[in-house]
Amino acid sequence: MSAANRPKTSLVPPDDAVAPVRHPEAPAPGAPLGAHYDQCFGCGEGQPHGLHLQARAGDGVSVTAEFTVKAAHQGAPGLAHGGVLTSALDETLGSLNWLMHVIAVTGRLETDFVRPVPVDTVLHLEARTTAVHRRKIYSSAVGRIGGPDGPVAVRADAVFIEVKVEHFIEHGRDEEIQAAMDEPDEVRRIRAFEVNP
Ligand SMILES: CCCCCCCC/C=C\CCCCCCCC(=O)SCCNC(=O)CCNC(=O)[C@H](O)C(C)(C)COP(=O)(O)OP(=O)(O)OC[C@H]1O[C@@H](n2cnc3c(N)ncnc32)[C@H](O)[C@@H]1OP(=O)(O)O
Repeated sequence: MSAANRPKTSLVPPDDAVAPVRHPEAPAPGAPLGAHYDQCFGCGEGQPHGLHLQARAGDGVSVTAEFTVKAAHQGAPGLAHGGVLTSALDETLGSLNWLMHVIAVTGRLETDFVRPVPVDTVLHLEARTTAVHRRKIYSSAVGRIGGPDGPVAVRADAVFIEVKVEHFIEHGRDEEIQAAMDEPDEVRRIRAFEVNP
């Protein structure tokens, strides 16, 4: 079925979906995951315009992260732009795949904006993978304000689709692909994922 015709219900795992499996070499709960790519808008330390999210592993296939809303992230005066909040959710959800040692891209992402999020607010993000069906990975996230147990301001459901490293080599711009390939850490990380148990 083409992407344009795919029904909205595609965020619900099918009946024969299975539980996600945490990779034995995933970082221990509480440990930082580290950036998956230095220039990533969501997590890259070398990206001056980025969100600089630092996800930490949780129990099972779950992560937490904090995102501080800056003045550059405004939509309405003094309030976070919804697209930026969705980016923070996307990044947090995407980092779950690294706990399973799976390379995946966002297929579908649906955000509920529950409360406005003012500039300077720390958004406490929490995400968990709930099910896996073939290449499809079903995950959900919430973002709370006023503390890790504060009220929910945003939440999202997503389906990520597993891809091979060739996805990036085929579609990415040569300049950046070559630079990433010249980065020994990046190559080691990607190669480790290709020998899944
Ligand atoms: C050494 C080399 C250096 C490389 C360095 C690489 C480092 C990078 C590492 C890690 C990167 C992680 C990046 C995280 C960043 C944050 C997350 C993002 O924002 S990702 C960007 C936004 N997303 C996209 O750009 C996807 C664009 N879309 C696509 O490329 C394709 O549509 C893709 C791959 C998603 C699917 O295409 P198909 O041809 O491979 O697969 P089909 O056969 O269509 O689908 C497979 C299954 O998935 C379902 N599916 C596909 N798209 C879906 C959708 N949109 N919603 C729901 N289900 C979907 C289908 O129904 C099918 O399911 P059934 O197996 O039949 O049950």
